[in-house]
Amino acid sequence: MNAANKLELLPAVDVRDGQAVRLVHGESGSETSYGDPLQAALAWQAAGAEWLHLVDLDAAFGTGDNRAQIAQVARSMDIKVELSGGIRDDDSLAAALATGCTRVNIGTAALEDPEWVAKIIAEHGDKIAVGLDVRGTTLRGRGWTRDGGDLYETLARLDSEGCARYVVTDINKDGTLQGPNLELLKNVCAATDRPVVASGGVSSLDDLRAIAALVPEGVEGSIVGKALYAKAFTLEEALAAVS
Ligand SMILES: O=C(O)c1ccccc1NCC(=O)[C@H](O)[C@H](O)COP(=O)(O)O
Repeated sequence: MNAANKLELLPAVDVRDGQAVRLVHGESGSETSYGDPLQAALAWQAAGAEWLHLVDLDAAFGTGDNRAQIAQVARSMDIKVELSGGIRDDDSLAAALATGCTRVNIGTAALEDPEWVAKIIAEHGDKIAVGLDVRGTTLRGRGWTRDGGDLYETLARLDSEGCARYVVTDINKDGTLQGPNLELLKNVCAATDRPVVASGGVSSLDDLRAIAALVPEGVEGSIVGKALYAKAFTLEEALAAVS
Protein backbone atom coordinates (compact mmCIF):
# COMPACT_ATOMS: atom_id res chain seq x y z
CA MET A 1 0.00 0.00 0.00
CA ASN A 2 1.37 3.46 -0.80
CA ALA A 3 2.11 5.89 2.02
CA ALA A 4 -0.94 8.07 1.44
CA ASN A 5 -3.24 5.02 1.03
CA LYS A 6 -4.51 6.82 -2.04
CA LEU A 7 -4.78 5.51 -5.59
CA GLU A 8 -2.04 6.89 -7.83
CA LEU A 9 -3.18 7.94 -11.31
CA LEU A 10 -0.93 7.50 -14.34
CA PRO A 11 -2.27 9.27 -17.43
CA ALA A 12 -0.99 7.45 -20.52
CA VAL A 13 0.81 8.77 -23.57
CA ASP A 14 1.20 5.95 -26.11
CA VAL A 15 3.45 6.91 -29.05
CA ARG A 16 3.14 5.43 -32.54
CA ASP A 17 4.97 6.88 -35.54
CA GLY A 18 5.72 10.06 -33.58
CA GLN A 19 2.12 10.71 -32.56
CA ALA A 20 0.19 10.25 -29.31
CA VAL A 21 -2.41 7.59 -30.13
CA ARG A 22 -5.00 5.35 -28.52
CA LEU A 23 -5.50 1.76 -29.61
CA VAL A 24 -8.47 -0.57 -29.14
CA HIS A 25 -7.50 -3.91 -27.49
CA GLY A 26 -3.89 -2.84 -28.12
CA GLU A 27 -4.28 -3.80 -31.78
CA SER A 28 -1.93 -2.35 -34.34
CA GLY A 29 -3.98 -0.43 -36.95
CA SER A 30 -6.73 0.59 -34.52
CA GLU A 31 -5.08 3.94 -33.74
CA THR A 32 -6.82 7.24 -33.15
CA SER A 33 -4.27 10.06 -33.19
CA TYR A 34 -4.14 12.79 -30.55
CA GLY A 35 -1.20 14.84 -31.81
CA ASP A 36 2.15 15.70 -30.28
CA PRO A 37 3.16 13.38 -27.39
CA LEU A 38 5.10 16.11 -25.59
CA GLN A 39 2.11 18.45 -25.61
CA ALA A 40 -0.11 15.66 -24.27
CA ALA A 41 2.38 14.82 -21.52
CA LEU A 42 2.82 18.48 -20.54
CA ALA A 43 -0.96 18.89 -20.42
CA TRP A 44 -1.29 15.98 -17.96
CA GLN A 45 1.54 17.42 -15.87
CA ALA A 46 -0.09 20.87 -15.84
CA ALA A 47 -3.37 19.28 -14.76
CA GLY A 48 -1.71 17.90 -11.63
CA ALA A 49 -0.51 14.42 -12.61
CA GLU A 50 2.18 12.96 -10.37
CA TRP A 51 2.94 10.17 -12.86
CA LEU A 52 3.11 9.72 -16.62
CA HIS A 53 2.77 6.26 -18.25
CA LEU A 54 4.74 6.64 -21.49
CA VAL A 55 4.63 3.84 -24.09
CA ASP A 56 6.70 3.31 -27.24
CA LEU A 57 4.16 1.31 -29.25
CA ASP A 58 6.44 0.89 -32.27
CA ALA A 59 9.07 -0.69 -30.04
CA ALA A 60 6.37 -2.91 -28.52
CA PHE A 61 5.13 -4.04 -31.96
CA GLY A 62 8.60 -4.31 -33.51
CA THR A 63 7.78 -1.67 -36.14
CA GLY A 64 10.72 0.59 -35.26
CA ASP A 65 10.90 2.87 -32.28
CA ASN A 66 10.34 6.41 -31.06
CA ARG A 67 13.33 6.29 -28.74
CA ALA A 68 14.63 9.85 -29.23
CA GLN A 69 11.18 11.37 -28.90
CA ILE A 70 10.30 9.25 -25.87
CA ALA A 71 13.56 10.36 -24.23
CA GLN A 72 12.76 14.00 -24.97
CA VAL A 73 9.30 13.64 -23.41
CA ALA A 74 10.63 11.82 -20.34
CA ARG A 75 13.38 14.38 -19.82
CA SER A 76 10.91 17.28 -20.12
CA MET A 77 8.78 16.01 -17.23
CA ASP A 78 9.07 17.20 -13.64
CA ILE A 79 6.85 14.31 -12.56
CA LYS A 80 7.53 10.57 -12.24
CA VAL A 81 7.62 8.62 -15.49
CA GLU A 82 6.92 4.93 -16.09
CA LEU A 83 8.36 3.88 -19.45
CA SER A 84 6.94 0.91 -21.38
CA GLY A 85 7.16 -0.74 -24.77
CA GLY A 86 9.89 -2.87 -26.29
CA ILE A 87 12.30 -2.93 -23.33
CA ARG A 88 13.70 -6.39 -23.94
CA ASP A 89 17.50 -6.33 -23.70
CA ASP A 90 20.45 -4.47 -22.17
CA ASP A 91 20.50 -1.85 -24.93
CA SER A 92 16.80 -0.91 -24.71
CA LEU A 93 16.91 -1.03 -20.90
CA ALA A 94 19.97 1.27 -20.78
CA ALA A 95 18.28 3.72 -23.18
CA ALA A 96 15.12 3.71 -21.08
CA LEU A 97 16.92 4.22 -17.75
CA ALA A 98 19.11 6.95 -19.30
CA THR A 99 15.98 9.08 -19.78
CA GLY A 100 15.87 9.49 -15.99
CA CYS A 101 12.50 7.74 -15.79
CA THR A 102 11.36 6.55 -12.37
CA ARG A 103 10.78 2.99 -13.52
CA VAL A 104 10.43 0.83 -16.59
CA ASN A 105 7.74 -1.70 -17.41
CA ILE A 106 9.00 -4.97 -18.86
CA GLY A 107 6.49 -7.02 -20.86
CA THR A 108 7.56 -9.53 -23.51
CA ALA A 109 11.00 -10.19 -22.00
CA ALA A 110 9.41 -11.36 -18.75
CA LEU A 111 7.79 -14.14 -20.79
CA GLU A 112 10.52 -14.90 -23.32
CA ASP A 113 13.75 -14.16 -21.45
CA PRO A 114 13.16 -14.98 -17.77
CA GLU A 115 16.87 -15.20 -16.94
CA TRP A 116 17.54 -11.67 -18.17
CA VAL A 117 14.51 -10.36 -16.27
CA ALA A 118 15.65 -12.08 -13.05
CA LYS A 119 19.05 -10.42 -13.55
CA ILE A 120 17.68 -6.91 -14.07
CA ILE A 121 15.28 -7.29 -11.12
CA ALA A 122 18.30 -8.17 -8.96
CA GLU A 123 20.29 -5.22 -10.35
CA HIS A 124 17.64 -2.51 -10.49
CA GLY A 125 15.03 -3.51 -7.87
CA ASP A 126 12.19 -1.02 -7.63
CA LYS A 127 13.03 0.54 -11.02
CA ILE A 128 11.67 -2.59 -12.71
CA ALA A 129 7.96 -3.31 -12.97
CA VAL A 130 6.61 -6.22 -14.98
CA GLY A 131 3.59 -5.81 -17.24
CA LEU A 132 1.17 -8.73 -17.01
CA ASP A 133 -0.96 -8.27 -20.11
CA VAL A 134 -3.67 -10.92 -20.25
CA ARG A 135 -6.60 -12.32 -22.14
CA GLY A 136 -8.40 -14.44 -19.56
CA THR A 137 -5.47 -15.84 -17.59
CA THR A 138 -3.16 -16.21 -20.59
CA LEU A 139 -0.32 -13.72 -20.87
CA ARG A 140 0.42 -11.97 -24.17
CA GLY A 141 3.74 -10.64 -25.41
CA ARG A 142 5.23 -8.95 -28.50
CA GLY A 143 2.83 -6.00 -28.53
CA TRP A 144 0.15 -8.34 -27.14
CA THR A 145 0.22 -10.50 -30.29
CA ARG A 146 1.63 -13.80 -28.94
CA ASP A 147 0.63 -16.13 -26.13
CA GLY A 148 3.15 -16.19 -23.32
CA GLY A 149 2.02 -18.65 -20.66
CA ASP A 150 -0.12 -18.72 -17.56
CA LEU A 151 -0.61 -15.53 -15.54
CA TYR A 152 -0.40 -17.13 -12.09
CA GLU A 153 2.58 -19.38 -12.83
CA THR A 154 4.49 -16.39 -14.18
CA LEU A 155 3.45 -14.25 -11.23
CA ALA A 156 4.74 -16.88 -8.76
CA ARG A 157 8.06 -17.06 -10.61
CA LEU A 158 8.48 -13.27 -10.70
CA ASP A 159 7.51 -12.96 -7.02
CA SER A 160 10.20 -15.50 -6.13
CA GLU A 161 12.72 -13.42 -8.11
CA GLY A 162 11.85 -10.30 -6.14
CA CYS A 163 9.82 -8.39 -8.71
CA ALA A 164 8.74 -5.15 -7.02
CA ARG A 165 5.51 -4.36 -8.82
CA TYR A 166 3.10 -5.48 -11.57
CA VAL A 167 1.21 -3.50 -14.19
CA VAL A 168 -1.88 -5.61 -14.93
CA THR A 169 -3.77 -5.07 -18.19
CA ASP A 170 -6.88 -6.88 -19.38
CA ILE A 171 -6.33 -6.62 -23.14
CA ASN A 172 -10.04 -7.22 -23.81
CA LYS A 173 -10.79 -4.02 -21.90
CA ASP A 174 -7.91 -1.87 -23.10
CA GLY A 175 -8.93 1.22 -25.06
CA THR A 176 -12.62 0.20 -25.01
CA LEU A 177 -14.06 2.43 -22.27
CA GLN A 178 -15.88 -0.68 -20.94
CA GLY A 179 -14.69 -0.44 -17.35
CA PRO A 180 -11.77 -2.17 -15.63
CA ASN A 181 -11.64 -5.90 -14.88
CA LEU A 182 -12.01 -5.66 -11.11
CA GLU A 183 -12.13 -9.45 -10.67
CA LEU A 184 -8.76 -9.80 -12.37
CA LEU A 185 -7.27 -7.09 -10.16
CA LYS A 186 -8.63 -8.74 -7.01
CA ASN A 187 -7.35 -12.15 -8.09
CA VAL A 188 -3.87 -10.84 -8.85
CA CYS A 189 -3.76 -8.96 -5.54
CA ALA A 190 -4.76 -12.18 -3.75
CA ALA A 191 -1.93 -14.03 -5.49
CA THR A 192 0.88 -11.58 -4.68
CA ASP A 193 1.91 -9.22 -1.90
CA ARG A 194 3.50 -6.81 -4.41
CA PRO A 195 1.71 -3.61 -5.46
CA VAL A 196 -0.41 -3.73 -8.59
CA VAL A 197 -1.00 -0.96 -11.12
CA ALA A 198 -4.29 -1.40 -12.97
CA SER A 199 -4.50 -0.72 -16.69
CA GLY A 200 -7.18 -0.87 -19.33
CA GLY A 201 -10.81 0.04 -19.70
CA VAL A 202 -11.32 2.96 -17.29
CA SER A 203 -14.35 4.86 -18.56
CA SER A 204 -15.68 6.95 -15.67
CA LEU A 205 -14.95 8.46 -12.28
CA ASP A 206 -16.95 5.59 -10.76
CA ASP A 207 -14.50 3.14 -12.38
CA LEU A 208 -11.65 4.99 -10.68
CA ARG A 209 -13.50 4.94 -7.34
CA ALA A 210 -14.02 1.17 -7.77
CA ILE A 211 -10.30 0.68 -8.41
CA ALA A 212 -9.47 2.96 -5.46
CA ALA A 213 -11.58 0.67 -3.26
CA LEU A 214 -9.02 -2.05 -4.02
CA VAL A 215 -6.08 -0.08 -2.56
CA PRO A 216 -6.33 -2.01 0.74
CA GLU A 217 -6.06 -5.25 -1.29
CA GLY A 218 -2.87 -4.10 -3.01
CA VAL A 219 -3.81 -1.93 -5.98
CA GLU A 220 -1.45 1.03 -5.93
CA GLY A 221 -2.30 2.91 -9.09
CA SER A 222 -4.34 3.08 -12.26
CA ILE A 223 -3.29 3.96 -15.77
CA VAL A 224 -5.87 6.05 -17.61
CA GLY A 225 -5.77 6.50 -21.35
CA LYS A 226 -8.77 6.67 -23.64
CA ALA A 227 -11.16 8.17 -21.07
CA LEU A 228 -8.96 11.26 -20.71
CA TYR A 229 -8.48 11.69 -24.47
CA ALA A 230 -12.21 11.16 -25.08
CA LYS A 231 -12.90 13.78 -22.37
CA ALA A 232 -15.10 11.41 -20.34
CA PHE A 233 -13.72 13.39 -17.37
CA THR A 234 -10.80 15.70 -16.75
CA LEU A 235 -7.62 14.68 -14.98
CA GLU A 236 -8.42 17.23 -12.28
CA GLU A 237 -11.77 15.51 -11.68
CA ALA A 238 -10.05 12.11 -11.64
CA LEU A 239 -7.47 13.24 -9.10
CA ALA A 240 -10.21 14.70 -6.89
CA ALA A 241 -12.25 11.50 -7.16
CA VAL A 242 -9.47 9.34 -5.73
CA SER A 243 -8.01 11.79 -3.20
O1 LIG B 1 2.33 -0.83 -22.48
C1 LIG B 1 2.72 -1.48 -23.48
O2 LIG B 1 3.90 -1.91 -23.54
C2 LIG B 1 1.78 -1.78 -24.62
C3 LIG B 1 2.18 -2.66 -25.61
C4 LIG B 1 1.32 -2.93 -26.68
C5 LIG B 1 0.06 -2.34 -26.77
C6 LIG B 1 -0.34 -1.46 -25.76
C7 LIG B 1 0.52 -1.18 -24.70
N1 LIG B 1 0.13 -0.31 -23.70
C8 LIG B 1 -1.12 0.35 -23.67
C9 LIG B 1 -1.29 1.07 -22.42
O3 LIG B 1 -0.52 1.09 -21.52
C10 LIG B 1 -2.58 1.88 -22.33
O4 LIG B 1 -2.17 3.19 -22.38
C11 LIG B 1 -3.30 1.62 -21.07
O5 LIG B 1 -3.60 0.27 -20.96
C12 LIG B 1 -4.56 2.49 -20.94
O6 LIG B 1 -5.74 1.84 -21.39
P1 LIG B 1 -7.11 2.64 -21.57
O7 LIG B 1 -7.33 3.47 -20.33
O8 LIG B 1 -8.17 1.56 -21.71
O9 LIG B 1 -6.98 3.49 -22.80
